[in-house]
Amino acid sequence: MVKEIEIVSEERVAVIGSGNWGTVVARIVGRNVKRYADFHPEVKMWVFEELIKGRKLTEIINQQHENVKYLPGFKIPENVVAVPDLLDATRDATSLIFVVPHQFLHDICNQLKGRTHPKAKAISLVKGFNTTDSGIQPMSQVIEDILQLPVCTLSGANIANEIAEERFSETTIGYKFREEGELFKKLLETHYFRIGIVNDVVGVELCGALKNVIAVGAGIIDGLKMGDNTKAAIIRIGVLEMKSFIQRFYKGAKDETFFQSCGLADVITSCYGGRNRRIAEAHVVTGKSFEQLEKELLNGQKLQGPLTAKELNRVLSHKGLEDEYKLFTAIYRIVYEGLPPRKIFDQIV
Ligand SMILES: NC(=O)C1=CN([C@@H]2O[C@H](COP(=O)(O)OP(=O)(O)OC[C@H]3O[C@@H](n4cnc5c(N)ncnc54)[C@H](O)[C@@H]3O)[C@@H](O)[C@H]2O)C=CC1
Ligand SMILES: O=C(CO)COP(=O)(O)O
Repeated sequence: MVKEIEIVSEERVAVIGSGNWGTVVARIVGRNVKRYADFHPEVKMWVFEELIKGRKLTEIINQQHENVKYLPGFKIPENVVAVPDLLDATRDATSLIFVVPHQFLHDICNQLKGRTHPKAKAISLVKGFNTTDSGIQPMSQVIEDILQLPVCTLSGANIANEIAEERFSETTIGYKFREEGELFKKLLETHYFRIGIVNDVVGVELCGALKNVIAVGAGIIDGLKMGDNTKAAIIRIGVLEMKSFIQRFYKGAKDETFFQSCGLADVITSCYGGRNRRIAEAHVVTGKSFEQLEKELLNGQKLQGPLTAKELNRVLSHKGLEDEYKLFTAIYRIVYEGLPPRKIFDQIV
């Protein structure tokens, strides 16, 4: 039984993750905690430690106030402290913000098991999910199951660098307890980053996970130089498969969620501006694997689309549903089974 949400008079915040999006979020939160008396003015940011030209990334961040690897060119407020030890970063925190690539979340939660603050609550900004043969395991569920915390989700049309540049964007928080949704909205909203909240924790995050697979499809079309009509067709088919999959495997998903920033808007931005789109295009043009291109072109940043396509296919194939999700299946085959990209059209008609 997950404990009730309890908001304390001075919430202490930890950001778990410091990649491209994680660092943008830490900058926002670092500024917001100074605006409101109900947050402690220091934010701890857990950093997966690595050496940059012989110097520790945490030391660079704490001295230069810049994440030179994952968000170069943007200052981080001085009240955001980079911490290499996960338990040190989170021990006192009552508000935990999870923003790591989804493949690392399970391990991180296991390290935190039984060691979080008794009044801790969490929000997951992670886009991805795990699967078993029988179904899906959303990331919010992983956090809730292992840490026994109430968990919100945040997902939206949010290319990190554009938000770092303070260009107007929207996002969506999914909540179970409205009070918790409102708390995280206060902590994360700015005049250029507007937050809508919906009572649908899992629907919000599953849109964020599945749009990454559609973005791989859009990148394949870009690589084939098929033009905008074809790309629009792939987006349309992708949105239908996304909605059908979510409503099949998660009965609580609300129709309105698909029209929030986490739904259609994120599909659009990711199919035009995201990393998954870019690497898929490069795959078609160069013939190199996604894994190799991720290493060559992303400087440590991680793709979520190919792994999610694999997780997805595990469920679809196990349940005999590949024919109902032809686009998702074609994308999986291109990424993992060497299907020539041009064959995508034979697969989806
Ligand atoms: N970058 C973006 O524009 C957006 C990303 N997201 C989502 O946010 C989540 C985090 O992505 P980003 O912050 O962009 O990260 P990123 O992809 O930029 O960076 C990868 C991060 O993983 C860390 N890492 C590497 N190996 C690790 C390990 N073994 N254990 C733990 N951490 C390790 C790296 O230190 C780095 O912080 C993902 O689910 C992504 O889909 C959501 C919205 C926008
Ligand atoms: O989630 C994102 C935009 O909302 C970022 O997508 P990519 O990981 O494809 O860059």
